[in-house]
Amino acid sequence: MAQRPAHKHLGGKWEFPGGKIEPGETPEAALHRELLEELGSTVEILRPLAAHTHAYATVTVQLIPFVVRLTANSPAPQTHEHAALRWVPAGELLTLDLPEADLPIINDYLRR
Ligand SMILES: Nc1nc2c([nH]c(=O)n2[C@@H]2O[C@H](COP(=O)(O)OP(=O)(O)OP(=O)(O)O)[C@@H](O)[C@H]2O)c(=O)[nH]1
Repeated sequence: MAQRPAHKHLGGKWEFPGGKIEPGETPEAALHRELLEELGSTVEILRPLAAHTHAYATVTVQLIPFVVRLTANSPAPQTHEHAALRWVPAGELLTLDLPEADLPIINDYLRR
């Protein structure tokens, strides 16, 4: 999990690394690009989870989540853009200060 910088929307909350899809990009390609930019890491996509849309007061987001694992030769994740990074056991995810949009995704993941 990755902690958003304090000055940003949802500052200080613990999010899934990722980011916005660019025009013409697939969700999978956007994920690979964002994880390289944000963490310096390469991953293998294992499976998608259901997408969820959430309306915050100022912005509405659609999150398109994937379960991934680091490739065997990936550099360990580094904080290129976040305040901090943590590996969190699945059973502890809901104890973090999370963006509201992430709750259904974590609940889907924990059900499987
Ligand atoms: N990456 C990521 N974004 C999330 C999560 N949950 C959530 O609500 N979001 C929201 O989805 C959007 C993701 O876009 P982003 O990561 O490219 O945007 P950002 O605000 O960090 O940066 P930017 O707009 O300055 O480029 C943000 O509005 C972010 O607050 C999450 O778990 N991971």
